[in-house]
Amino acid sequence: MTHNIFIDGGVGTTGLEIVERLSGRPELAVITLDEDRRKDADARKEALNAADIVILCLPDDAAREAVALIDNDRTRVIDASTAHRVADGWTYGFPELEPGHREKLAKSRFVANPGCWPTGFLALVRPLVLGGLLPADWPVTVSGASGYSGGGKAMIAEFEGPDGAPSAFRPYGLGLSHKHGPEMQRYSGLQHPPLFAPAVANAYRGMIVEVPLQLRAMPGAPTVADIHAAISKAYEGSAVVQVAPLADGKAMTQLSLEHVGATDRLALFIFGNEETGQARLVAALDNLGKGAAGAAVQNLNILAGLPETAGLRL
Ligand SMILES: NC(=O)C1=CN([C@@H]2O[C@H](COP(=O)(O)OP(=O)(O)OC[C@H]3O[C@@H](n4cnc5c(N)ncnc54)[C@H](OP(=O)(O)O)[C@@H]3O)[C@@H](O)[C@H]2O)C=CC1
Ligand SMILES: CC(=O)N[C@@H](CCC(=O)OP(=O)(O)O)C(=O)O
Repeated sequence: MTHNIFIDGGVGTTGLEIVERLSGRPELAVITLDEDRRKDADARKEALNAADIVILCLPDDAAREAVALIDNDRTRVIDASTAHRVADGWTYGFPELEPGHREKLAKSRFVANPGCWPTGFLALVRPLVLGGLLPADWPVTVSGASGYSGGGKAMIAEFEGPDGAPSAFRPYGLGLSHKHGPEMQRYSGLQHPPLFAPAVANAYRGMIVEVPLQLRAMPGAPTVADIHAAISKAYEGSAVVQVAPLADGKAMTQLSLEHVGATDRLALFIFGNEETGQARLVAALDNLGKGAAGAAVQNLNILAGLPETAGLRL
């Protein structure tokens, strides 16, 4: 069986990465629009309705418009934008979220691909909340750095413009109301919004997401080993998410933004000091990989009933 796929926004930063991952797959037929028709509503409507599965790689408003252009009850949607991540009727596209979630996704018609930051955050925090190690009302902080391609074509143009990069390292989201806050809170199971302190670095791609924990102050004072065991168990057997052995973390003194390179892997580390009762939970990923295109292709495979990692860079 051939699945007809349309990528709306297919020449944008995320769209192009998805196109690369879908090439050479005979089970998929990708519908494309010429450059002069790719923003034409009639042409998009035709393509959206001809597809079995569409992937939206658009700004939020255009993604909402694309969904409204679908007038059949068959086309399934994977939206890479922020528009539907906490919307009713949409399933959050993080198959690793909790046991049974992958099966729920497989049956869904509307799937919201996660944001890149929430991908790292949820991978670290969700198993701890589910396992009762992190109380749902705990005040959680998350920080990190992203490559500038996370801001799409506009930020790429800013960093690669004639005047050179505007900054080597630029904290942002200083109003403490980043658009990823709602999905981080909802899908972690936390009762309060995590304090989110993101930054963008002068590197095209790559991402480090960090959750520091003062274990000694937490109820039951879990050990670093307890935290590591809970997170490791959550991703046992995963081809995409890998948890570094505790001993590897102990031997490391640094971790770079480029750790996973241009792949769809999500690497998790638990660094800690049992004496001080402190831990740094760190996710390393590619914002364009598991943070965007890799996740979209993984979800496409799940929806189409194909091998989950087909086309992924692992
Ligand atoms: N970059 C990243 O790391 C991540 C991005 N995302 C999300 O994915 C989505 C796409 O992001 P990204 O690829 O970075 O953005 P880009 O700005 O690089 O690409 C967006 C594309 O959408 C096109 N577009 C805009 N409006 C329309 C329209 N009305 N009809 C058809 N095409 C349109 C743009 O056209 P034109 O080329 O003419 O500008 C562009 O090609 C966004 O919602 C973003 O938030 C999610 C996770 C990570
Ligand atoms: C560096 C940078 O600006 N990154 C983007 C996040 C990219 C991403 O995850 O995409 P969504 O916009 O679809 O959520 C930001 O923080 O807004």
